[in-house]
Amino acid sequence: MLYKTGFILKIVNTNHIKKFIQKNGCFVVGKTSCTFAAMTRWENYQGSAVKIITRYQGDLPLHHYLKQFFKQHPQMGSRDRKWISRLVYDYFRLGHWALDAALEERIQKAVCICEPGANDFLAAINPELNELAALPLERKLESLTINNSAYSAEQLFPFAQQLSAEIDIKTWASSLLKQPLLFIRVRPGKRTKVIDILENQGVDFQYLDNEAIALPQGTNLEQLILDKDWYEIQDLSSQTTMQLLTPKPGEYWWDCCAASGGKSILLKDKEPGIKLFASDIRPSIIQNLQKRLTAAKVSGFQTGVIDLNQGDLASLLPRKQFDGILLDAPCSGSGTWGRTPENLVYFEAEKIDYYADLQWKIATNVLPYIKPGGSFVYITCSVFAKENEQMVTRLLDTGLLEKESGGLIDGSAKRADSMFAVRFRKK
Ligand SMILES: C[S@@+](CC[C@H](N)C(=O)[O-])C[C@H]1O[C@@H](n2cnc3c(N)ncnc32)[C@H](O)[C@@H]1O
Repeated sequence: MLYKTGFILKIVNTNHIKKFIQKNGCFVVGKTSCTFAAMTRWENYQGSAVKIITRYQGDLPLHHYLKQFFKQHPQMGSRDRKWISRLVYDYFRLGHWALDAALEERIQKAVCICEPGANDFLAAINPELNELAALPLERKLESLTINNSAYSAEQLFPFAQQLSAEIDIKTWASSLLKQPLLFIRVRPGKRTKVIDILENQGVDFQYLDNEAIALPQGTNLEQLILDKDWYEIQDLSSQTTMQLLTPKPGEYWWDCCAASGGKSILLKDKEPGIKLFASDIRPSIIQNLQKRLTAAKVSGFQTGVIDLNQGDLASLLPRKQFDGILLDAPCSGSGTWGRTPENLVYFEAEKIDYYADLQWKIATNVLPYIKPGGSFVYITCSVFAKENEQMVTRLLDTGLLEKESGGLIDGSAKRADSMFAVRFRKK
C-alpha cells in the first residue's frame, strides 16, 4: 500500500513512514482530503483474512493455500501469519452458519466464539465482542446472532442426517468450534526421555493413557525433541485403533492403504516381529512412506504400489494370503474436520456415496487375501453411517466375516479426531 502511493514518498520522510508501518501495520491516504489515516495492524489482519476467504475456493487444503499466500507476502512476520491464519480458521469453524453474512462480521463473531477468551484482535476491533469472548462457549452461542441468524447445530453442520447413530449432533457441532489439540505417540522405550524434555522445557503437556501426550497446537516439537524417532505425531483416536490391532510374532500383515505409514509404524511398534507389506495407490506416496519408516528406524517391511479399485491383485502381492489386513480406507475425513474446517464448508454430501462405493470395492477386493481365521481391521476417520456402521453390515452380509470388536472412537470430548475402527475375523 505504501509503495503504490508514490507522491507521499516525495513529501514525507520515508523512514518515518516505515516506523509508522512497523508500529501500526500500514499506512493509507485519505482520497479526498489528503490527510493520513492509519490502518491498524488488526484492521490489516482482518483485511488479509477477508482477501483469503474471498479467493479461497476449497480446491486445495487451506494450510497449503495459506502457505502460498504468505509466500507471496514475505513482509508478513510470524506473528502476522499466526493471527491471519487464526482469523481464517475461526471463520471456517462456523461451518454453514450464516454463510451469507458480511465477512467482517462473521470473522469477528467467529473469533469471539472459537477463541478461548478475550484477545488482542477483538480488544482492538470490537471491544464489546471482546467482553463476550470471555464467557463459556454455550453462553456465547446463546447470546450471539450472525446476520440476525441464531446458532443451531444443524445450521453449522448440515449433514446431521448422515451421522453415525452414536453421535449426538449438538455435542458434535460444538466440538467443531474448538481447535483440536496436538497429539504425539511416544515410541517404545522413549517415554521417560520425552517427558523429561517436555518438563525441563516447561511445555504445557498432558500425559494420557498408553503412549499418548497432548500438547497445545503450535508446539514446536522439531526444536524441542531432536531425535525424530522418539515420537510420532498421531491423533489420539488414531492411536486408540492400536487396541484393535493384534499382530503376533512371525505373522505377515498387509497395510493396504498405508499413505505415509502412520499405522504401519503403529503395527511394527506393537509387534516388531511381524513381517509387513505396505502399499498405496501412487509411487510418490510410497516413497514418502519409505522415508518415514526409515527415519523411524522401522525395518522388516516391503512396499508396493497397488490400485485396489481393481479385481485380480494376486500378481501384485508378495504372497497369496496374509494373517492380517489393515484397511485404513480413503474416506470423507469428516471425523477430522476440527483440524480442516474448510472441508466443513466445501464438502458436498454426494461425496459420501462416492467414498462408500470405493470403500466397498477396496474391502471386497482385499478380503480373498486373508487367511481363514485371520484378522481384517477396517478403519475410517469419518463420522458418517454409510462409511461406518452400514459398511460393517454390508461386510457381514457377505458371510465371510465375523465382527470381533470395535466401533466409533468419539474424540470430540478430548479435542481429538473421531474415527471408526472394527476388527473382523475371517471365517
Ligand atoms: C486414510 S488414508 C490412510 C492413512 C494411513 N493409513 C495412515 O495411518 O497415515 C487412505 C489412503 O488410501 C489411499 N487410496 C485411495 N484410493 C486407493 C486405491 N484405489 N487403491 C489403493 N489405495 C488407495 C490414499 O492414497 C490414502 O493414502
